[in-house]
Amino acid sequence: MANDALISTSTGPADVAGTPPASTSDEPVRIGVLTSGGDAQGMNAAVRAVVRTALRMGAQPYAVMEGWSGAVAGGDGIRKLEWDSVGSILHRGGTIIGTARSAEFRERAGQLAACRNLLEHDIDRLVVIGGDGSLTGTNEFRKNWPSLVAELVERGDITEQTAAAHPVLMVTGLVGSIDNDLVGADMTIGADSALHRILEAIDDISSTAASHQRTFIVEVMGRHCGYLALMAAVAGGCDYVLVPELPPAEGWEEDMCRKLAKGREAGRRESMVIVAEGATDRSGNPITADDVKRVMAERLGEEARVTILGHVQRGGKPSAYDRWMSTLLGCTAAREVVLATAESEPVIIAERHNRIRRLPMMEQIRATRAVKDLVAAGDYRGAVAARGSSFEQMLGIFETMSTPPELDPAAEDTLQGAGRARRVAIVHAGGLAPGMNTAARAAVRLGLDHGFTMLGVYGGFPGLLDGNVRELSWDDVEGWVGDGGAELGTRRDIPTIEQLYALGRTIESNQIDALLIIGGFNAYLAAHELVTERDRYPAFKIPMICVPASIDNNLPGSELSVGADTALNSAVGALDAIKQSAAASRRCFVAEAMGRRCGYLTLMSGIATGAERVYLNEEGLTLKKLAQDSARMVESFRSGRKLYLVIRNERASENYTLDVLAKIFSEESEGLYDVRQAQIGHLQQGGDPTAFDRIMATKLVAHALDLLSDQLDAGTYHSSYVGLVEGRITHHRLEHMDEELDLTARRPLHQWWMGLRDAIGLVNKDLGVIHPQEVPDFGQTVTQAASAGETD
Ligand SMILES: Nc1ncnc2c1ncn2[C@@H]1O[C@H](COP(=O)(O)OP(=O)(O)OP(=O)(O)O)[C@@H](O)[C@H]1O
Ligand SMILES: O=P(O)(O)OC[C@H]1O[C@](O)(CO)[C@@H](O)[C@@H]1O
Ligand SMILES: [Mg+2]
Repeated sequence: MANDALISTSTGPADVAGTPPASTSDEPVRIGVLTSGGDAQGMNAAVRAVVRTALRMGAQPYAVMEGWSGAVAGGDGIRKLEWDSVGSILHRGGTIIGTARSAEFRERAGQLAACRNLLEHDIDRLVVIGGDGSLTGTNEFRKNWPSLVAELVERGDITEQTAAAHPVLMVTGLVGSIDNDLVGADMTIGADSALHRILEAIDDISSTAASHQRTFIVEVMGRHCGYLALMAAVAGGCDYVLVPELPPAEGWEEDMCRKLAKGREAGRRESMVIVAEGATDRSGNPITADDVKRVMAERLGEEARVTILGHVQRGGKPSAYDRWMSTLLGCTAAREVVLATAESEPVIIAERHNRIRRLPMMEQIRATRAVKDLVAAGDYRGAVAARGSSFEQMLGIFETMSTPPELDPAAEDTLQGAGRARRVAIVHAGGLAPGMNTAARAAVRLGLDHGFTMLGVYGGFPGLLDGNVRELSWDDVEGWVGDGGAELGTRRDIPTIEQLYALGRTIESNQIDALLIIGGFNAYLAAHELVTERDRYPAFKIPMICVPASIDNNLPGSELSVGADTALNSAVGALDAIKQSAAASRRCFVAEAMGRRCGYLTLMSGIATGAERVYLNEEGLTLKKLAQDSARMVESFRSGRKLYLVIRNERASENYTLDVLAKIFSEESEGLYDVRQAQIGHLQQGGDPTAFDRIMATKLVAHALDLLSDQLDAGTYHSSYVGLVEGRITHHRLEHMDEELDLTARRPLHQWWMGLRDAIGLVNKDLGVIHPQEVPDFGQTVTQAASAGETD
């Protein structure tokens, strides 16, 4: 339900100081923002960013309440918004401006009323946040607009002058839907949070299921899209999944039961089947969780339990990603709609390949809607491809990881006869990162599928030196998928020159044919050292692949590292609590985030929690800047502010420490507010890995093992580090690692996320009004409709 308390209905001028540059003659440009269709966590962040960016540009935002219903109803259904109307909503689920599915808006009469009501406020620019249906409706409305305007003139409802001033409707779309079903976008607003909810539930169910050695069937949302189901199945370590895009072939019941039974034989104490709510068989008959339960009772004589997660998935706080990404999407959409002209083609602003893009609205909607038709026509390959290459790849990875290996003694004999299976050792190094266990588990299961013998090195490189190496079987890693920490242990130690000979000997004595090194900066340095010393120590002439795992997100060759998303969510959770603690006072909080000399956690947690200032090591900190910020802070409290959040990266400055900053701000406070400090600390390193980190760990490890396999087959020993760059999984040669790095600051020379730095200031009131052209453009234009298969 919409939160009336937060919505001002005043008609006064925008309360950002200065002359509004986004204006036609004397009047500021007016834009409407609405949320429509099923709500999604992160819609509030998007609304807040649209409203505040609009105000910063001197435009006047209005809320269209309860989806299109507000436009159809008019009156209180369209309300002027001020800066504070959208205060303190970043962390809230749902949408404060309400959402609905309006049947009236589908009819011409409804649209006529909506047109009249919007024109009453001179609104002909809209940001619509919703699913494919809402955006389809938006386009219909946009196409009908000229004829609706003409009809309103004919009926005498509006003047010729009003009609002439608003000949077209300019629209920009944001995709808000937990289903993640927009072709061309990698993530829609709410999908990440929904996965958080699902994973929490699956992790919880696992423990009771294992205690009773039970099977659980969990139904997740997704009417036409299996994204939530598939990703939850991978990230939850489940056994079987049913998705709408790939209905199971006839005989699936037998197949499923055999697989579950095999899992139990291989040591699993529980089984978990995930069913997307839109799952069907190949004739289009729904397969429900109860159907699966019945099959299990009939064929296995087992009484499975069913849990339907339902709307829990759409509830709760938005994840860190759904806050920072939705903020950037909202800023970009506001800029887009304010700068739009009558000739502009409508676009959707969406995340794709880890960048914000402008996608042609109608083509993407058409491609999205076509997926259902592909399924109906039996073109499952096309339907799966429409969901993107990552979806397709994950189906394969899931199948491999959830299928226990065949215990075929004959095969083992053959291997013995032919020599022996290749032995791949997994080692962690560097600081602990949540997701290390997920990565190690994926490595064991996928490695066994490659035919390797998988070895776990306990205790990082010192453990390897001591020969602390043990073979790992399929069920040894059972239960590792969602546990924080690192079962194998991790150490920061990099082998010293004196240790290299001994290290070479242990590699030889353990017959290690390849190394999979999962870890942070020191892991990369260690691997680089071994590669460089190959001429002196031939034992290192084996393929070595590094997988990025570090909460700092400071590794080369990857825009994100495993663990950073978990740490960010932990930081955001802590900052939420810190902000809440200050709610009843007038207070400045100076918080400190981890990351060493990399500002990723600081900046992203700042965007996700609405911090007023962030201090990064990358930018440094001067007394002049502190004096300016301090003066702005005082000014801000003087004009009524209650809370000011500053986040400092732990290495932002050697001398302006957390304590010094707090003292400076306190000293300058003029008694208007008090200052508190908080070090978020190691809770950023703890916690169970998020769905995103589990999925990324799995994907990267799969790629790393493919590379190792190629090397071993070819008898070569190229070594590299894998990563995610602009949405694609890539690898780079370890020999060239230095070229990408600032070795003193221990971070990559180029950090993509620094381009998002301006988002902090943009939604910050005390920086005044700017011209729309000066608003940073976070988006990149995609001219051609993004075809589905390209999506990653
Ligand atoms: N063809 C259309 N013409 C006019 N309005 C439409 C049209 N399609 C959808 N709408 C409007 O958008 C609203 C939401 O559409 P829908 O129920 O399909 O949800 P959605 O936006 O796809 O979100 P989700 O699927 O995530 O729930 C509809 O109730 C209706 O008001
Ligand atoms: O909230 P309602 O109207 O029951 O809609 C539920 C549907 O909305 C979604 O959450 C989003 O499209 C679907 O996954 C689900 O089927
Ligand atoms: Mg929809």
